[in-house]
Amino acid sequence: MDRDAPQEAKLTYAKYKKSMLYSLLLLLFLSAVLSIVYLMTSSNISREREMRQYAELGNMQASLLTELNIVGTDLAYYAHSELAVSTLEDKDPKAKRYLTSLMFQIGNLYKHYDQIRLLDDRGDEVIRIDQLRDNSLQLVPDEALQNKADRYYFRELAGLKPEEIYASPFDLNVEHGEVEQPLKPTIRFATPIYSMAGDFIGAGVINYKGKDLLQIIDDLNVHEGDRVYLLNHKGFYLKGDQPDKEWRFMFPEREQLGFDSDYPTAWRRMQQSELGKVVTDDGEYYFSRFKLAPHSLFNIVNRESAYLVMFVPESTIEAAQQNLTNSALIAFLLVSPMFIFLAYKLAGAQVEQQRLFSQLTFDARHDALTGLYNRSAIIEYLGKSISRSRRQKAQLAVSFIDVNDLKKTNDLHGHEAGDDLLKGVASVINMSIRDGDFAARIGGDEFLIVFVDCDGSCASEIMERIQAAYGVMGLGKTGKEWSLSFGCTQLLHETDDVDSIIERADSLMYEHKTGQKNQLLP
Ligand SMILES: Nc1nc2c(ncn2[C@@H]2O[C@H](COP(=O)(O)OP(=O)(O)OP(=O)(O)O)[C@@H](O)[C@H]2O)c(=O)[nH]1
Repeated sequence: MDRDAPQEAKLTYAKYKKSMLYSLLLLLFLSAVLSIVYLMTSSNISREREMRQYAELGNMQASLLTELNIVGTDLAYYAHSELAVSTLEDKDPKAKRYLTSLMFQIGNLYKHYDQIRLLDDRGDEVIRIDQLRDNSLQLVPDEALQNKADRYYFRELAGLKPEEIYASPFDLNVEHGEVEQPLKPTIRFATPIYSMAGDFIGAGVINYKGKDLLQIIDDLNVHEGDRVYLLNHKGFYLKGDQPDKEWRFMFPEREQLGFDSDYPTAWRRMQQSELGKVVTDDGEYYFSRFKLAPHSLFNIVNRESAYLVMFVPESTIEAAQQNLTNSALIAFLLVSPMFIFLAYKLAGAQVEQQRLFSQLTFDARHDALTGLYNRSAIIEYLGKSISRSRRQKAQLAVSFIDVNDLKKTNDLHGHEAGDDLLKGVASVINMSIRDGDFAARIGGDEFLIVFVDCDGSCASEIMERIQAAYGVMGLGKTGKEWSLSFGCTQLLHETDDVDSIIERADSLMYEHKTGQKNQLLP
């Protein structure tokens, strides 16, 4: 019986299964590639952010120091000039006029000074230029000049070597013991002036407007959402995100709050290095500790450390991460249909190849007209069956069938009618033999059946039934009984091979056909 027919449903299922498997594998591959790209890009993003923040921090710090360097240069320029010495030592009015004009020029060129002064060795102001609220400069008249001998910056000068500059702490201006309102952040720079003989003869003093320094920080902070702090060495805000918390060290009556109490973890880590990054749950703090004073070229004393801190909130970091996640997701959604299509095509091609191969295998072993096996298939099967029956000492029978009057039918009723005879035989055989039996069309009108576990008489009985059913089939289809001739024989265990058993069955069929015998046992 035919058990090799390709099953379309089975192939469709196989195609579906393979498509699923390949899709899964390709999508896994895609996910792995995207994950690797995601991780690499993510670490690049955080590295780039880190580099950018450090660069901005460095840029801010450099800008602050450049600003202070200008103050140092200006102070040294007029205070260490011969005009200053002549004014103080020789009381030369001409030199004083020239020096005043020079100090005006300095004040005009660089509008960040509240006061530019020359003091004598007793602390008396000799020349004083004030910047007014409208930024214009005013030379303070002689009668309004004051003595500053008791001020800390004048006292500090006593211990300074020539050319050294004293930089005061960055704090608020105090007038008559009260913090001046509105707040006036100030850094005072003072330098001693010595005569040619080396005697202390006076000092140059510049009050620098600290507000302008803080403005630089705001101007350079280009990232929306990022916060920048300037802290003094004790952690107090010189510039914070809440004006109320700034300059607390100037107001002892208020709670002494600072960055150190607001962000103790970050503050602790900031004590350990000059430059670094602290990662917290709220975001990343990038910090730099540096001296808030002009360059060391100016022999600065009393350099005070300050901290410049940039804070990148977690929301900014997450937004960048979210962008990346979205891009990865979009890439996955765009590419995965392509991969699924590819998987479907691949599976389709494979299953089609499989189908063609089974079709070829089927065709190579089957007769196209009847669907029964062909000659080479039954010869192979018979050979194996003889060996097995011999081993198991089992019975085996063969029937040779020849369709009667095929030529006549062809000639009289056409080839299609002849084909019907052949298909009829196959159909009757298929209905009559058992699962283990094997039937084939081995020639034009010749058929062979191998009956397993069956002897000659058993085969003859089945053939009688087949013959009878075939006759009835012919009657039903054409009104005339169809007939066939057959010869049955059983395996002779000692002597038979494939050819001999077929030959014997053929001869018996021939005898049957010629009417000499009906069914004979060997
Ligand atoms: N319709 C049809 N005819 C075929 C096919 N294969 C072979 N034949 C024809 O079958 C005929 C067989 O002729 P014969 O061997 O004389 O057989 P028969 O006509 O049945 O005569 P007997 O066997 O003596 O009854 C030939 O004319 C073949 O051309 C086929 O596939 N279809």
